[in-house]
Amino acid sequence: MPDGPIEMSAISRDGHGPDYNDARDDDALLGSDNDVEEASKLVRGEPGIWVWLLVVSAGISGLLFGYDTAIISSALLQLANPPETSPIPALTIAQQSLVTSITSISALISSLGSGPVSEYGRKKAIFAAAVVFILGAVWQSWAQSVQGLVVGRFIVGLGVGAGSAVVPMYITELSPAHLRSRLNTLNTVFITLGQIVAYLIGYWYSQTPFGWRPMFLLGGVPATIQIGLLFFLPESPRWLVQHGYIEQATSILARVYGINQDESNAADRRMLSHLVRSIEQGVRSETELASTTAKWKNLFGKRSNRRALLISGGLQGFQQLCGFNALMYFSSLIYAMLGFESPTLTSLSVAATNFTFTLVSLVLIPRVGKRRLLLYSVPMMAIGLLAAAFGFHNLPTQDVSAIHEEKSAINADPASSFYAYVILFSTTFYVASYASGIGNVPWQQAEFFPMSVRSLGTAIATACNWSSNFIIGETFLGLMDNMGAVATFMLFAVICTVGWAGIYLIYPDTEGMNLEEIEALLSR
Ligand SMILES: O[C@H]1[C@H](O)[C@@H](O)[C@H](O)[C@@H](O)[C@H]1O
Repeated sequence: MPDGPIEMSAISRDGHGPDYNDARDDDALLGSDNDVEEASKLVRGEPGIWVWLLVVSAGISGLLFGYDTAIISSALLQLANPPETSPIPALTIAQQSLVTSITSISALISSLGSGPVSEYGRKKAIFAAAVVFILGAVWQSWAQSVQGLVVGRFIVGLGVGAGSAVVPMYITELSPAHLRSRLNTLNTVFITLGQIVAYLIGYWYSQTPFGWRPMFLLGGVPATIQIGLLFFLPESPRWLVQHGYIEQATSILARVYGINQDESNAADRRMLSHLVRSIEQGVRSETELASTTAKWKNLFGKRSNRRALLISGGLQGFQQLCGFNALMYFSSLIYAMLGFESPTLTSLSVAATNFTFTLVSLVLIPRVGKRRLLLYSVPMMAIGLLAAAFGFHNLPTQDVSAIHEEKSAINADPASSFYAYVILFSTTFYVASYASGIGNVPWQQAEFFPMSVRSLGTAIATACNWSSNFIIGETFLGLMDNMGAVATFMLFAVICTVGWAGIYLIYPDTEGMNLEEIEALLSR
């Protein structure tokens, strides 16, 4: 629920960034009456639990994204040491990398393909992703060969990529402006929750022979529940307006904004028609961009769209290149190398910190604003990384190649080394700072694109995420081997510094604006 009057000023909160104050003058987008004030008061109505339930249902895709990307680390521990009766021989290091990275590749492919699919309806695209998740879960769990596993991981990645592009777009299009950031953050809460569940289930089945089969299969359960829930989920009102279903769109918007249409007063009705009209205006350009070629041209030809792409794609790339998933995927190896007794539990702490601080950002984002939160949290990430590099530098022995062997690289009584704890605490600090800002803000990308190119823009920005995710997954162990841990963590700190400068220069404050106002802001 809103905590106070919704923020209608576009001045950057830290007073330094780009000043978009005059963007608000473009009230024409809200209709001819020019009564933004009145509409904004009405926006403070109670949308009720309904919107939250919708987001929870859609957010199951986020849960699956988190689960399926994290479960692989527990499954690999078993697949690398199979029982004698296993039809699949022990996976080599190269096969382990392939089974892990193929998911990022197919997520990259399907995030790009999700643009055209979501043009047929956001709900249909979420449904398609859920079906793919189930197929992938069953395929992986029945695999009888390495090739079978690779195909299963490929299929599940298609679901991950499509869900990761479409669900945030659906949430963005459905949410009232003052709740949009929070509801989108909820989706990231689901991703991080899925990662914790994956670690716990992985731990639960770790001693069961062929425990990797139920680990993979369980991913199908939330997807099945989601298919049931999808029957109750409305289509995105913006998509409905775009396809001429004005009445349905109006009644969904009424529910979203907590207006009972039967008992509504004149002000309510006016506010609703303002909303529908503003969406119609945004949508009108869509009919002019019927072909895919026209959309591509518009995306790259129009200044505001190029800016939207630069901001969203850049932020998505930075979210991955800052190295967070190196910890997510390989923290048990890192902590084993440092000599901690239960590396799986210490790496569960990465997932738990990530989840907890994503919850913190749920509270912080509407209060502090996304821009300010990023500007504060990214330097903290750099500090955490530098402190970790300092810890690695001072370890008694530094044979990082031991990371592959999952055993301690430190001389006698390793975990009692003060510097092992410095690394544990500084990486935890880094994860907390990551989760408070950059871990979820990039997923709020759909708000930057006008309706005419939203699905295409969102798809490309999401693809930036998955391609960078692939780069980190593929290169991290090699970097640790070749450059050493100190240089690797310092490199991530440098990337954070560059990312911070980029955010400072181009990331606008959009808190509380409606989507059409954001479009006006980027056109200036
Ligand atoms: O927003 C999510 C979240 O931060 C996850 O924990 C991470 O694994 C994903 O790569 C990221 O996209």
